[in-house]
Amino acid sequence: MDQSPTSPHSGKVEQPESVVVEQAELEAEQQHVDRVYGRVAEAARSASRIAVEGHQRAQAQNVGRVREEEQTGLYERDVLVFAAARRIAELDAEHEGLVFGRLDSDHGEDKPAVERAEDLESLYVGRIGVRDAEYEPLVIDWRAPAAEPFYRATAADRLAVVRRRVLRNKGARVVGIEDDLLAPERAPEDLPVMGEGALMASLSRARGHTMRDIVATIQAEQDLAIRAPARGVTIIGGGPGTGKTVVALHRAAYLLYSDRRRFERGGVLVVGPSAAFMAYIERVLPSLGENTVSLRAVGELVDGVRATAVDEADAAAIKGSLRMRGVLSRAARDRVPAAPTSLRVFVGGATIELDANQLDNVRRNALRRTPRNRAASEARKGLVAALWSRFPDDLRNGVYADRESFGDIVVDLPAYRSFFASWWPTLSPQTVLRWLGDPRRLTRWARNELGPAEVDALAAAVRSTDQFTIADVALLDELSHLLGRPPVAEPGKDEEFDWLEGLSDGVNEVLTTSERRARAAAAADADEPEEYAHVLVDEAQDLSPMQWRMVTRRGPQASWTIVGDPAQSSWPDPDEARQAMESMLSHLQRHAFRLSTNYRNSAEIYAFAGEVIRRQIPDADLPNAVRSTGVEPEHRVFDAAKVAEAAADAAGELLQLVEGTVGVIVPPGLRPAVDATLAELNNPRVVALTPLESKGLEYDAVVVVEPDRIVSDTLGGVRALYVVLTRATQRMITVNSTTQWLP
Ligand SMILES: Nc1ncnc2c1ncn2[C@@H]1O[C@H](COP(=O)(O)OP(=O)(O)OP(=O)(O)O)[C@@H](O)[C@H]1O
Repeated sequence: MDQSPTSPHSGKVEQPESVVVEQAELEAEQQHVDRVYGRVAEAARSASRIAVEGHQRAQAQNVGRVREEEQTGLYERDVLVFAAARRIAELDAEHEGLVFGRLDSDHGEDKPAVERAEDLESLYVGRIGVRDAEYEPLVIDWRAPAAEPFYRATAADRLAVVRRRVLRNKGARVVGIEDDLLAPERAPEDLPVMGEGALMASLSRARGHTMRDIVATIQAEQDLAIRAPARGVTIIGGGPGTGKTVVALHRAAYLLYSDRRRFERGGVLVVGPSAAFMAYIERVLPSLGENTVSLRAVGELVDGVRATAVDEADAAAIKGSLRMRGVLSRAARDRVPAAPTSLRVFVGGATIELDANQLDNVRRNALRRTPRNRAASEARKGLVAALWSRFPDDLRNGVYADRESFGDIVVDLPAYRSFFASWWPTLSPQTVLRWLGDPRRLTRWARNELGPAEVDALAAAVRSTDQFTIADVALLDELSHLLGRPPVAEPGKDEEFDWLEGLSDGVNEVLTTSERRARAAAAADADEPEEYAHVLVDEAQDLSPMQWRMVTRRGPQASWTIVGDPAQSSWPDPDEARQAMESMLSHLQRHAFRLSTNYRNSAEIYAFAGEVIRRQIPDADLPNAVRSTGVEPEHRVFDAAKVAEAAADAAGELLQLVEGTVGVIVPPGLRPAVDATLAELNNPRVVALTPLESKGLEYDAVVVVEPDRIVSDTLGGVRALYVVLTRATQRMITVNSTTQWLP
């Protein structure tokens, strides 16, 4: 949608009778909106009737050029119309109306222009499609093909649209109208045009703590990315504030609509950088009527772990590097610490012993082709074979005549059983990851991969806390892949795998076969990585190579949407991360989209941020910021000891100047001091956060504390500062003890 602030038609109705015209228009639109709500209410009263109607409509749609999967989508949506009543209640009564757009079209350039407004064809666009009793559309779903011109029409290519209208709603009430006249020369005399343009109105509004949908004002280049076919990998690039996140979420809603069967059954996963980010975006999909998409932060992709802690920069860099693959693979195959180093059994009149070397050989052989947790029976066979080879020839008779019956007796001996339980326990990824805290063993696993300083840093990071960090989660996932799941007992094959084996305390419990199967199934359920039909990765520039491995395991058969901006990467080597992604997805076809307009920052704030990043990355992809406020960012310099206080003062001033939120972004080391000074403001509109936490979020006003330290203390350096400098929509104040960082 091309709604520039200088649109030649904005303000056209600022004439004496404008108020009267506006009132009349609002009333007319309200009537239509009332009909839609009335129809939905009626539908809610008779769900079963609607199911039948939906079916008939799907059949009626059989004529024409509707693709099969769209039909399915349409049919299922119609069946679900009755659920719309419930959704209306869920919509944020302040902002999210059911019907938000209207198109008035003629018949294109090769037909004469129409004379009267009533001769234009009008079509309403909304969050769901609703038809009247005669199956005439009262409003069409924003994702339907017929709604495309609402988003794609521009003055240059108007797609037969004469006027595009956006309705501003408070719940079911129409409170404002923003028009966009695409073909002034073809507009009938009596066609009213009003408002400043919906986009500008929407961009200038105060921000809250959660992101809102943009269905009413999706722009043409965004619409292309939203509706791109699902196959292969769709890459959506663009600088800060270009709508990458919000576009990705609308794309998820679109994919569900276009092929509901495939994506609802197969699942759609959205992966984002942090729990705070997931909370920020979690309302968008429900407001678009979609509740089935899984949203997970990268720290939550492994079941049972919800990591929010962040490593120090050096440890994070090591944990994310592909070199960890070799380290973890060696750890997963090594001896269990504190496991017995010899096995001694008394059997058939002889005492037989295996020493540490012999045990190591058995272990290595068992692991040659099978991951550890699935190799218990190989290990058992190896032990029996080694013991048998040491069993004296002259004793090989009776029940000890052959290896098999010898083995049956050996594995039942209490000494063997207790040995095996501690020598070959079922290993959890968590257990093995903890082993990396021992620098001596880590040095062995890290040979040729990590230098001594890196080994020390990694071991110290592992020992420093018993919580898992976000970077650990990818390591846990790698380990669970390397260790394998314990085999699930199959009917008739129970004896293949003994569940008692893994219990090191040797508890003797008696399980029935069905209990055992139920347990096995539950274990399998818990460990099985979930797989999805479509995976959408936001802030993809931040994924480390190890995280890419984890994420791609979630969709071995999936199609992908990957959203990011390399200039905002918090990974020290963005090229390495990009290569990791490419190698994981190289077999898939790609389509790339680039978003070119920054809708978040005022032009003044973005001009400054752009200058900062250009110094570091001369060819960074800088978007155009469209909205000017006339307010330049302000840079204040204080003594280092006064900075926390100065930050709170700046936040206090900004609270007076903006209606919505104020974000105070501080380097992690200064966080406690700034938290303390901000506490005195005691205002829920202010939040303090670290540069990493600010990823993807936005505030009306931002205070940036000690930019120099943001650069030196965060993994992404200047790129992290660029993220921070692009969070404010209206105002920004920086508070520093130096001025060196200024461009
Ligand atoms: N077409 C649009 N209409 C109204 N608002 C929009 C539109 N496109 C984007 N926005 C708004 O611009 C802001 C930035 O969008 P978003 O967070 O998706 O950008 P981004 O490209 O992911 O940013 P970053 O890379 O900096 O995290 C949001 O408030 C979003 O709602």
